[in-house]
Amino acid sequence: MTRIKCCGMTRIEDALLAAQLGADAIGVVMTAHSKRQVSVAQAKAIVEAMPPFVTTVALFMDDDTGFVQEVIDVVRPSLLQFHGTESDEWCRQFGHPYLKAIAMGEGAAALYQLRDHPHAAGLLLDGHGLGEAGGSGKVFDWSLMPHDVKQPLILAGGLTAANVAAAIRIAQPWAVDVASGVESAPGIKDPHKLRDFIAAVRSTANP
Ligand SMILES: O=C(O)c1ccccc1NCC(=O)[C@H](O)[C@H](O)COP(=O)(O)O
Repeated sequence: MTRIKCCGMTRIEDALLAAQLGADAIGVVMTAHSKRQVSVAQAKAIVEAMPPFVTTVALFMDDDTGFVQEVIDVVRPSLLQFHGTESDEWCRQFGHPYLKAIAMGEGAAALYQLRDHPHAAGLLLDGHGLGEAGGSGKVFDWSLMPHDVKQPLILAGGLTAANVAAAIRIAQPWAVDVASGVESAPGIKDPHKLRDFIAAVRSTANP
């Protein structure tokens, strides 16, 4: 079964709908590099509104140590997700489980980064280029998804209800992650697109 993370939540009602429709995780983007940035107070309200068994993820991109620690202390997310040039050692300093995003914009040449984060709980392969923000809607070549990496791999980048079944069949990821593909505007989720996306994932077999 492929897990589903819906990212870039800015409204409690969108995050609750995603959870009700069967999303396994929701993400709140904390970094100022994003059109979907939420305040610490907004993120806390979204995280606290989530029902049991929904994983909450707080996203950063080359942010200050103090800010990451403040989010851990106040928002209390289940997981962190780092989207910038953060090293394995830097990500580990918080003693909190995290995902590391791998920028796949350069294609096969980007795969070297997979070896650099042995302590990440999972690796999120995203379609954007190195140094670019996520939530870009950019797709990468799904056939590049490796099958010899120990950590769970999360597929992201330009996924929609129309292409996610093909993406799962080709990449066979542990989970898929979507932001812009289920939105009507940055940070505003479209209920129909959310429903169609989650239904498309659930109806696709993934061994
Ligand atoms: O979503 C953002 O605005 C964002 C900004 C900076 C760093 C990461 C960001 N999002 C990361 C995500 O997890 C997205 O869900 C992922 O990049 C997929 O986005 P999309 O291609 O729009 O589905």
